[in-house]
Amino acid sequence: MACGGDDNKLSLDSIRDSLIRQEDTIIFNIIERIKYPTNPTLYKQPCSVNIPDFSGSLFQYLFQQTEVLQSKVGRYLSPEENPFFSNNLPDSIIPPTKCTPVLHPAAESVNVNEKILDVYINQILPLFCKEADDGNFATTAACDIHLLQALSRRIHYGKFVAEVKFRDCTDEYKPLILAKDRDALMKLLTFEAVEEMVKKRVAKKAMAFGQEVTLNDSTAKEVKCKVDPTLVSRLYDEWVMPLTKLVEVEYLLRRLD
Ligand SMILES: O=C(O)C(=O)C[C@]1(C(=O)O)C=C[C@@H](O)C=C1
Repeated sequence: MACGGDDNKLSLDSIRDSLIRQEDTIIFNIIERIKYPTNPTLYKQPCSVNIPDFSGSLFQYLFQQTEVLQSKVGRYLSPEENPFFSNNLPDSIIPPTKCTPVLHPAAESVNVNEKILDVYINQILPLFCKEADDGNFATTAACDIHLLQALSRRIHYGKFVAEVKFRDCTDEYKPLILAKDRDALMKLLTFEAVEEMVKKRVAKKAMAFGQEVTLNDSTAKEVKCKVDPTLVSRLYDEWVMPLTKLVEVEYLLRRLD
């Protein structure tokens, strides 16, 4: 979706297809992360080990260093990717690809990762994981980074959703943007029936992806699921979709700049 060479491809259906595919990544990443307990020591500030010139948590250190490396190889040249620690990221050593941008240039200033990180550590992890420290900090942080990047990509996809909605219904969106009417924009971009389908589908996927696969199907065993499907549905209901809509509103408010 980074390049808009063929504008015919930019439709609400194609963007929703991408959101559906991203659900798989998010659910598999949740299953990986919840193998470990919350591991609160990882997020404690300052961290217990002495890292020269650094005062944050061990998790922040690992994540920032990961982003520095990924930035050097061009991750943040893609409009689908938004850094969590944007201060002092190095330039890419890989040149950008030449393509027509899909999004309005103001899209770059829309970044809700601070909010995502806060709800992830303080609300999502305690909901999904057992409260304990098991000492597997580096592996846990690697799982966190994968999951947070997948959540961030999904939520910031709201920019593409909003762009298509704006292009499809410019006459309806324009006056609300000019009036800076957040509530009316939120109402106009909301499709409750779609949200209900998303919640049901992610619960069904969690049930399917979380199943134990055995070769012996004859013994009727109670189906054990690696992740609680109702929690995945709640994750989407309480955080993923509301934050996606926040991104949509923030993008639309800047769409005529
Ligand atoms: O599909 C859309 O129209 C979206 O804006 C995406 C999304 C979502 O986050 O899944 C958000 C708002 C809508 O109410 C429905 C779904």
